[in-house]
Amino acid sequence: MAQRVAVSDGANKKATRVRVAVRLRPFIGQPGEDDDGPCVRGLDSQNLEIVNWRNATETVKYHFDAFYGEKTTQQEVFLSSVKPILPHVLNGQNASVFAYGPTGAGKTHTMLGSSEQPGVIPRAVRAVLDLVSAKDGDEGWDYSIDMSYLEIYNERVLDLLSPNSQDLPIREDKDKNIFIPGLTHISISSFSDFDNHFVPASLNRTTASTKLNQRSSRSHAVLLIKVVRTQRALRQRQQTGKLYLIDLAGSEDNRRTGNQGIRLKESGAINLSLFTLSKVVDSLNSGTATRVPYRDSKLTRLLQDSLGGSAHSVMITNIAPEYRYYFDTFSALNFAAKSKLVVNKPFTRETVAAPVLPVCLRSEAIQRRPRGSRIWHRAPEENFEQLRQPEPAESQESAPFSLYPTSVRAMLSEPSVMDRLVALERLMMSCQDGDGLGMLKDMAQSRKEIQELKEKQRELENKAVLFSRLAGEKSGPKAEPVFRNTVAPLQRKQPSAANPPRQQAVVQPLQGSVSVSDLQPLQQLAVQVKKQSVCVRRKDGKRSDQKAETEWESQLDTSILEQSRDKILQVLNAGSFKDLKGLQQIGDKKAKLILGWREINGPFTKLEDLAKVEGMTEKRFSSFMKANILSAMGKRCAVA
Ligand SMILES: Nc1ncnc2c1ncn2[C@@H]1O[C@H](COP(=O)(O)OP(=O)(O)OP(=O)(O)O)[C@@H](O)[C@H]1O
Repeated sequence: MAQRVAVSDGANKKATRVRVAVRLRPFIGQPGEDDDGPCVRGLDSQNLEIVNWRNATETVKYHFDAFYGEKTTQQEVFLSSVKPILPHVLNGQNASVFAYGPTGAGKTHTMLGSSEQPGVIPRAVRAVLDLVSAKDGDEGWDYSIDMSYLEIYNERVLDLLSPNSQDLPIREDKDKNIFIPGLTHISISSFSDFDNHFVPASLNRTTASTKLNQRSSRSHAVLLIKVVRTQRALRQRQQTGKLYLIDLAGSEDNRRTGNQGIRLKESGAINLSLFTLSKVVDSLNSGTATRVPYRDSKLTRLLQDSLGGSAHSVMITNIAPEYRYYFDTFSALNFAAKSKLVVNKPFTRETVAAPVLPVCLRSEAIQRRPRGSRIWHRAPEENFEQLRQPEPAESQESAPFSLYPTSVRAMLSEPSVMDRLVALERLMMSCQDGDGLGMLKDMAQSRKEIQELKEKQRELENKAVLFSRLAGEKSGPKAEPVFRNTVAPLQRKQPSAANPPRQQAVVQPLQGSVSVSDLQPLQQLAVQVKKQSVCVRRKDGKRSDQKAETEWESQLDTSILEQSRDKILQVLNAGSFKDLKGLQQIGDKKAKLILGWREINGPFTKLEDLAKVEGMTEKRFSSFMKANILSAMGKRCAVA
């Protein structure tokens, strides 16, 4: 067989954006749970709003490519977000659809669905098969389709079509294609071919019951559908398009999931990979990063050619309406808003035959294969794209799945991320070469990031405690609901002369028929937050009752002062790591803490919010304000 070489495709390298859709699932009450109504709702087909936890009389609005409300059907989601990208796969381009969001928010429902309401995966596979059969005999190309199915569980890549497989490596070929040597590929030519393999393999996926979801996915599941088209007249011309359909595991707050033991370990790996995913998105967005940290987790390494790479990507962010999901929803929306900025450059992957020596293929035993289908295995050293070769027909019945139950796999020794790092470190200590040192550095960086992740988790847990404590306090005066299920505008504070009206969210009546009671928890939270805020001079000129205005500030022109404050706020909200470090008194650590705070809580509504960032005492905040206002005004020496 001739080796294939990639041909350049400069002409059709056209940048496309990652399409970001948000899907809100219907309200699902828990036994004994008070119905506090939704904390988030759609405004129209692209916009939604969520209550602002800092001030329950306000909302934060988001704009996405699509917003799907509680009543949106599986068919509608597929037709508007997924179907349009499928034809690209037949032209040798990559495409990916992935569902992101907190645990229990509807990712598996969206991707997999049920027999009554099939989700994106079955619909997309059927559509690809239909597209290919419509092409048959047309245009002089032959098409073949194959499927692979894997999960990333505790940072291990497991072949769901070969349940006894070991952790598989992820590699990149010289043309920057990501591939997995040794992964099973099954040729499919009809939907029943696909179903015969996919359904039993799905049962191999690691799931477990947590407090938040009875059947929670504990792994990231990736279905790969590969379409190869070969020109009939010139057999050496071949194009390969890959479609990734990915059901991510949910981000988790372990205080609420009640996770312990192995569930806690899984959760650590899930959160770590999702954290890395958000870092990848961050660095793609900044456009200045020299190293996008794809390699920091298996998930991001695998997504390398489907996110920020060369694929048409669709991210469906699933969110839940209940208040108990509030912080998860907020951070999922912020993550989704960031992803919208990622630009992909899809291009056709075409190879031509090159006159080289034939390559011997490793013959491998077929693990499991229903009648009539072909399975291709690759030796680890083989090039996935170049050395594809069907095994000769062979009949062998599948091994019984009961031999490999999920629970057994879950209980197999699962070293924690830290254990693995320690083991790796030991291994590296015995290595004297430069590569070893490089890996040690990477490891130190990973440890640091794990530490940061832990801190972030601690912070979230503290917030959850505060939130649930406040939710439990029902004795105080009842507050007005923010969302009503009648035609009701958002409740707002009455503006007064001394307190001019702030720009408020425009609110449409609620979609659907979710009933709303009181919003006590959020409103109390807002009051609490207010008490903590640092007092500064108010627009009406009155001084705070807690703290006297500083001398230096009173000597400045009010409008210039306001402009400087706005400028600083802008940097805090939109600035990159580098921009933040450009501020006075902000070093590496503070800049990171600010980015972290922003990611979890969204933009700072006012400068005083900065005092809520870890390590920012009132004194430091005042000193920060003084230094930066003076710096912004270019009057460093103007006042005492
Ligand atoms: N749009 C929807 N319509 C009806 N039911 C839904 C919808 N979305 C989710 N559900 C239901 O909500 C529950 C949780 O959904 P699902 O298991 O898909 O969440 P998940 O995000 O995949 O969770 P995890 O990350 O824990 O696996 C399921 O019972 C599911 O059927």
